[in-house]
Amino acid sequence: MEKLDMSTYPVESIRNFSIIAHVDHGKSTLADRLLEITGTISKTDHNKQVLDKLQVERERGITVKAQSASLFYNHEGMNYLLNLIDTPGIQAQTVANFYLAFEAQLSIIPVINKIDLKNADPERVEKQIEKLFDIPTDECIRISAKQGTNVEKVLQKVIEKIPPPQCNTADPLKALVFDSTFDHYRGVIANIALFGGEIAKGQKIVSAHTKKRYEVNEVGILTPNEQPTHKLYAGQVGYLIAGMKEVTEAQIGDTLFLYKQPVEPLPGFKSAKPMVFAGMYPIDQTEYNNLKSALERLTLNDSSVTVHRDSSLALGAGWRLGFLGLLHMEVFNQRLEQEYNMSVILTAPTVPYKAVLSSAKLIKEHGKDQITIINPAQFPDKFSVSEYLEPTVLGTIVTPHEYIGKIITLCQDRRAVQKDMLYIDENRVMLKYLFPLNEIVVDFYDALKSLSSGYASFDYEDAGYQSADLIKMDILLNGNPVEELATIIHNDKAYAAGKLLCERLKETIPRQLFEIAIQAAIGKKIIARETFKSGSDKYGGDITRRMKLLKRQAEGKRLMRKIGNVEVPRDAFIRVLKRETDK
Ligand SMILES: Nc1nc2c(ncn2[C@@H]2O[C@H](COP(=O)(O)OP(=O)(O)OP(=O)(O)O)[C@@H](O)[C@H]2O)c(=O)[nH]1
Repeated sequence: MEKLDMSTYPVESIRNFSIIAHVDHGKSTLADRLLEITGTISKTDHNKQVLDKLQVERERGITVKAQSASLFYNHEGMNYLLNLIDTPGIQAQTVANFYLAFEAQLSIIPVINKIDLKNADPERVEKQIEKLFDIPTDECIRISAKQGTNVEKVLQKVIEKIPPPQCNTADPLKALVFDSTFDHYRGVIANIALFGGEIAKGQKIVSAHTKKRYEVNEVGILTPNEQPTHKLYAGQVGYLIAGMKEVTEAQIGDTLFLYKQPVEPLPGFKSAKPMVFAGMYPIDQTEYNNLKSALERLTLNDSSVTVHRDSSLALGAGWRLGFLGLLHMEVFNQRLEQEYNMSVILTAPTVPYKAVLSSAKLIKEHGKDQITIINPAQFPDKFSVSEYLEPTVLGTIVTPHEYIGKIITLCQDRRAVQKDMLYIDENRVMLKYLFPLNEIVVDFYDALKSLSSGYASFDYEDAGYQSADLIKMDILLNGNPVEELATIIHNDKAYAAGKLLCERLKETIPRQLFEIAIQAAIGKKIIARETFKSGSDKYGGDITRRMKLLKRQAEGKRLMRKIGNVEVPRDAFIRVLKRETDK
């Protein structure tokens, strides 16, 4: 492939930008249009949403992973290099991100999409934006990413409003690793942004993080596929391949510099805070090492996942993983299956609770009097604790006013406390609620969408911890605890949740040859019970059918988990846990 000469793009001609929006608001579509306009992809290219690359992204239509692309654009006789970072859309945090960008004094270009829709009402949206964010109505650009209307204006505004990066090619090389991927043939591909100097094949570089030395094999830009260039210069964004073999060698946030010209490392990134934790175990312990390497590769690709080794009597050696949210967890699991052919056991998700310890023994054991609990198995009982704390978030809901009643009931049901209520125009209301995080992680968004016919939007940000009356609830099958389903839960919700889980399990596990008691318990106290009658009469007299079923059952054994003497399908737990979403 012909190498590009990037020296014709000095810092003054460079603009770096990203698109921030809620899931489904059209980021990927807009990104595709921008690629088309700038000739980066052809209009006839039927491969829609070029920036969404993963199979899971295509199937679900959501962007999991940030992808970058460099766009070449000529405006009023000047050649510009516009670097687009397509941000992941799996978090409902547009409003929070707006304030972060605002505080960091980044330029913000408000864009209203989908104006081609029949019921689009851009005037009203502009007024809302003015009311909520203090952005004058005439600053908004009204576009249709789908039809391409006014998309070019977005590029022009990017050039006008965003200042070029502040750095210099004459300085020593300073490259920030902002993402990295693993390629089976070429090893680690690090995505880099140059904050100074230049980089080319043959140079000897050092990682500030690992202190390891490398020789650069290839550099290039992302269009969004890798396109080799002779060099990369200060202000430019691209990729580098330098014989890094281990995934741990290209840490996101690391600084790369020339061996002969050491520099002060860049501050790196504040790592994203996991909101949901779950245990992950191989179905079969002989798969442990394969799963370990799959996890390493996938987390290199998705650095917002945290991984701690963990083990359980029932499930063997495994990990405790932290995710940004439940959708993130599901998508990660799906990627393990699709990209690495790995099936795993996932335990019930839990949020990071805290306990203020009162027991001198425990305080000594932990070396501190406050601990974070990300695993129900480590839940200290109430006699050794002076207070439990649960994480909260400040949620912002914007809804047409006819749904207010139902939404307020939903929020109250989720133990939320109203903080604000504001009419942003004659028929739209903004509600702010303080939610316990665990009340929204599983299915709040779906519940909100379904009771508002899809019209209410939801956004949340971290709001610290509050005191909570928590207990640990176990689920038992014939007296044996099901480790996957142990949960930490608010006392007020335990009875209802226990009953629901037992009912669900009863629907999910196959009939066995003996009676099964399905129970929910707090300590030794049983709070709910379902009895599952023996199923010896299920197949009637049809002996061939019975034989066939037994054979299928034998084949399915690998997919079963034995708890005491009860066989449970591996996926039963996930099905049980997804509450309203699959009703
Ligand atoms: N009518 C109309 N539909 C649009 C427009 N832009 C995007 N869409 C549609 O809206 C849906 C979501 O678009 P995406 O581009 O996938 O949205 P996204 O913001 O990237 O979503 P995530 O990847 O989940 O963050 C798709 O069905 C698009 O076809 C538009 O201007 N008009």
